[in-house]
Amino acid sequence: MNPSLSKFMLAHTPKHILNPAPTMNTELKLNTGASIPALGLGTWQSAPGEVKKAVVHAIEAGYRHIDCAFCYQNEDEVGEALQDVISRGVVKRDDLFITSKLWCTYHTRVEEGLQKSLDLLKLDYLDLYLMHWPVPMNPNGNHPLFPKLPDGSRDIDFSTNHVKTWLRMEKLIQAPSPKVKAIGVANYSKKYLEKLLAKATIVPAINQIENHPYLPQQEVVDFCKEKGIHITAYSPFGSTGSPMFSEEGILEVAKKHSVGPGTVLLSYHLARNSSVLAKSVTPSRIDENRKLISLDSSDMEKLEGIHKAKGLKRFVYPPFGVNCGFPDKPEGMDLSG
Ligand SMILES: NC(=O)C1=CN([C@@H]2O[C@H](COP(=O)(O)OP(=O)(O)OC[C@H]3O[C@@H](n4cnc5c(N)ncnc54)[C@H](OP(=O)(O)O)[C@@H]3O)[C@@H](O)[C@H]2O)C=CC1
Ligand SMILES: O=C[C@H](O)[C@@H](O)[C@@H](O)[C@H](O)C(=O)O
Repeated sequence: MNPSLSKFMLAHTPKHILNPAPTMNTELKLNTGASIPALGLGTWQSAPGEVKKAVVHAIEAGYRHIDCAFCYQNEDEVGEALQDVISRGVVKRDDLFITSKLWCTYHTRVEEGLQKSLDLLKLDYLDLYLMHWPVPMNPNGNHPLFPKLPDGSRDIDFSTNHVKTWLRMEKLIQAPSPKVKAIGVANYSKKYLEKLLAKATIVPAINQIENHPYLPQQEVVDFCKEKGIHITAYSPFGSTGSPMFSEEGILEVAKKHSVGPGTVLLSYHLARNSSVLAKSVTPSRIDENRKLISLDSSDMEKLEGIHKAKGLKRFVYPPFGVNCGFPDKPEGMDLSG
């Protein structure tokens, strides 16, 4: 084509055609060659009795990405929902992206942990299996998920470490008929990732971390980008009770675009090329959360200003007594190895 003509067309094509707004199923590329749908339904704290309906509703409404974990203690019901929509032909298994996570008390029993989740979810493979936290806990302690010492502190397993767990997870992919398409990590800081990458043969496909305008985690986000590790953001609304919905800076950007605060909080991650997980068991909210828009650089500057003015805020930090290497959480034992 005549170059001046193509320049003319570029200048006169409406911006929304050149840069279409992201949708909930915009595909983001992983370092495995596979892609992940931009928006996933979260299932943490989705109560039994509610979670099946939520997952069925979400998939019927177009969600294709569901985030699960063994320690959420609801994978059985999520599995019933998956079976329901697949058997009714609402969706094919291969069109879903299902994540589960290896819980801390299973770090030395990776295959067993995976099989337990597969059985509960009634699936024969996962699209993604994550190490939930880089913190091994005693597999033979006083509780199968949250073992504690007599003083009430969490019962950490010092006989192993997160890097050894990763090497065990690599074997899942190297098996003759792998039951996972990709492996990754969650709650990893730059410091812990550096230790893992020094020994890894497989670079994690994903690092799933708490991420929102109160906690941009730029250090680890930039590091992951440099290493080809995709970021999935969790707790985009500030977790339980969605406290970030009332943040003034978010409401201003929402008003400018005539959308709700949730749309801004979710779209923020798409502008950063991350995927994002939104939890809800409320059908109208599950529907509402599908809406994503393109935020421009002035919106992103405004959102960036929020933590600068108000300070960082982290909503999810379990009492492991461990320093996970995040600059905003300097206390606790260093288990980076
Ligand atoms: N790897 C990890 O360690 C972690 C992973 N995650 C994953 O990320 C997911 C999302 O994070 P999560 O911490 O659950 O919290 P979110 O930030 O997704 O917030 C969930 C809360 O927001 C409410 N909510 C959802 N949509 C709306 C809406 N449109 N309007 C008003 N309120 C709304 C929900 O209420 P309701 O349900 O009652 O509608 C719930 O109270 C988790 O469910 C889990 O899958 C989360 C934390 C840690
Ligand atoms: O995924 C969600 C969170 O990481 C959650 O699994 C932990 O916070 C857990 O409840 C714990 O207390 O260690």
